[in-house]
Amino acid sequence: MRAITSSISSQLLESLTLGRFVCVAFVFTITSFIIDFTWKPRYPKSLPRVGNGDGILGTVRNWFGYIMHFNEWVDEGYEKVSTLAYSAPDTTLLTQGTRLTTAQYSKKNRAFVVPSAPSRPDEIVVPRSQTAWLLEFPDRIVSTKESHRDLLYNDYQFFGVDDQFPIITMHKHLARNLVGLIPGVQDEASGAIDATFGTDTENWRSLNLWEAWLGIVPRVTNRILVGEVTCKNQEFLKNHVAFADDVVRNSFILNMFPKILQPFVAPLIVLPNRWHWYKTYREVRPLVEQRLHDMERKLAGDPKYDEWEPEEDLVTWLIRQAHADGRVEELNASMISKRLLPVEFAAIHTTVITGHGILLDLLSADPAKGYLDALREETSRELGAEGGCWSKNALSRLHRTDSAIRESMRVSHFATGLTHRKVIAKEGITNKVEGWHAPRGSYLMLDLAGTHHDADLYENPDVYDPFRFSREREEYKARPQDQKDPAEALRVQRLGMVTTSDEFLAFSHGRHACPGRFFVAHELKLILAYLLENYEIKPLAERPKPLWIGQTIIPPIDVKIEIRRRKGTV
Ligand code: HEM
Repeated sequence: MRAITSSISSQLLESLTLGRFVCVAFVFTITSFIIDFTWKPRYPKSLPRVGNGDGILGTVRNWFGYIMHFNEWVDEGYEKVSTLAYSAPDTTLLTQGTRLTTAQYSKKNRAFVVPSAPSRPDEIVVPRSQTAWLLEFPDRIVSTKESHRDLLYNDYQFFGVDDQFPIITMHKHLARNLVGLIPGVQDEASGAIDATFGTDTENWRSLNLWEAWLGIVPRVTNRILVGEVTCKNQEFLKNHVAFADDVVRNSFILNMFPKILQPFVAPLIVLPNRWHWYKTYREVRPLVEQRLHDMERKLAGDPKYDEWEPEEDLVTWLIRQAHADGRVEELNASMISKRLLPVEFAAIHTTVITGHGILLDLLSADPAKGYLDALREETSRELGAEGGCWSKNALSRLHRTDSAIRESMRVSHFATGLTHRKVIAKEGITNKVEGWHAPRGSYLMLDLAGTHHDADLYENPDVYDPFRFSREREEYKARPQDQKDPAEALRVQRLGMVTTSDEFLAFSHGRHACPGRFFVAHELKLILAYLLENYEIKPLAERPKPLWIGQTIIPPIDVKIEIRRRKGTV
């Protein structure tokens, strides 16, 4: 028997030429994609499509086209479909299932379908006028969590640990602790900037701007996640950054693999995630174990802890929330270190890309306009009025700085869309305005890029105009008291960077809008204020351009800046 088996095996091996191997791999991959195709939701024919159509050939062309053309497709759809916002859609045409011509649907405020990466279903891009319709569905019908889970392959990349507990904890605890966190964040920002940009007042230094932001943001952000000591631990920070890189890279790779192969491929691809998580765990474990012990003693009424209060950071909030909910399984260092992962991921790269974009926009603006000096005048004035220590009120008076950040997030967006939702209700959802039905498993998104560059919403939409949102706020502030009224005050206040709307989607919108944005506003203002106060930076000749792969931005990470410490500031 053994002889027969070994003879069959050797015959098989002999017949396995390279050509045959490539053929088998090709047929296997195509079959996997065909099986994938049958799992994907079917969208009504009445929905206009961009890209190369939905036939077999068109679908294959879309898979390749996705890498280079996704943004163009969405742009094209926005122009064709949404330019005439709020015009009444012609639902008779839709219910008859008639395919509209370009000329017809360009005049309608219509949803359209954009092709996606091979393993993902195509997405329905919902027009701006229907933002509220999309975002007001309960989570059990249209889910944010499930769309993030699929987009980032959470089950593999975050080891199947559900991300809702830390997200709910952030929603509950961050805002109420924000004011008390400001002095620590200010401290961390100045320490991190000094360490990154140096204190030499004589010589100009050439520095890679991306690396510089990576030297600042992880430390400053971690002040509110793991506290004063661990936020300076370079090994901990380095491995969280590496973990976030793993997630972005692996999501892209897995998007290109057929779904039925993912259970075999993903566990291998995410090995670096495991390694980088383990290294963060090793560093944070002593802190978490001590905190768990101290908070337990305090709760038990140990008199030694009467005067003791835990540091306010995410580790404390997770422990507090777990005690409040009676979730004992949360109360160990390994689990808490895994709970940190989704928040670190949501917080670090988003802020680094945003900070990087702000400086690129400011430094490449015409120096004759004096934007940097105008910002510095504002931050010096407000900091001086507070005696050198930032407060919530002083930060909220930085209208120009706020506007320069918001404007950069508008014009230099880092994703085509940041609001993705998945239909999870068995019966799907129906859009009554346009008359289409999206079955279970459909993906819907809002078009951030198109909205932020819409000339009907923003004058000169492609120009970086840092004080676009502050001019009105400053003008209102300067008015005599008798010309001010509460409604106008609210309107101008809503020009601030933390206000989300269907016109400004950088933090998304609705009840899942980024809970970290109030912190980010403080963090970025503190960083910019310290930087401008203490350093001179040479302008850039032009705005370096990013690259795009599908929906993923590759920022211009090799840009260098010339920087020197101002005299008399050390
Ligand atoms: C400039 C920096 C940031 C940007 C542009 C940003 C943007 C976003 C966006 C677009 C979402 C998705 C919301 C949705 O799906 O509708 C989000 C979610 C989230 N962000 Fe941020 N974020 C930033 C920084 C932060 C920071 C610093 C933290 C934490 C300290 C944070 C914590 C979160 C969390 C926990 C969620 C999940 C919210 C949920 O699903 O309910 N973010 N963020």
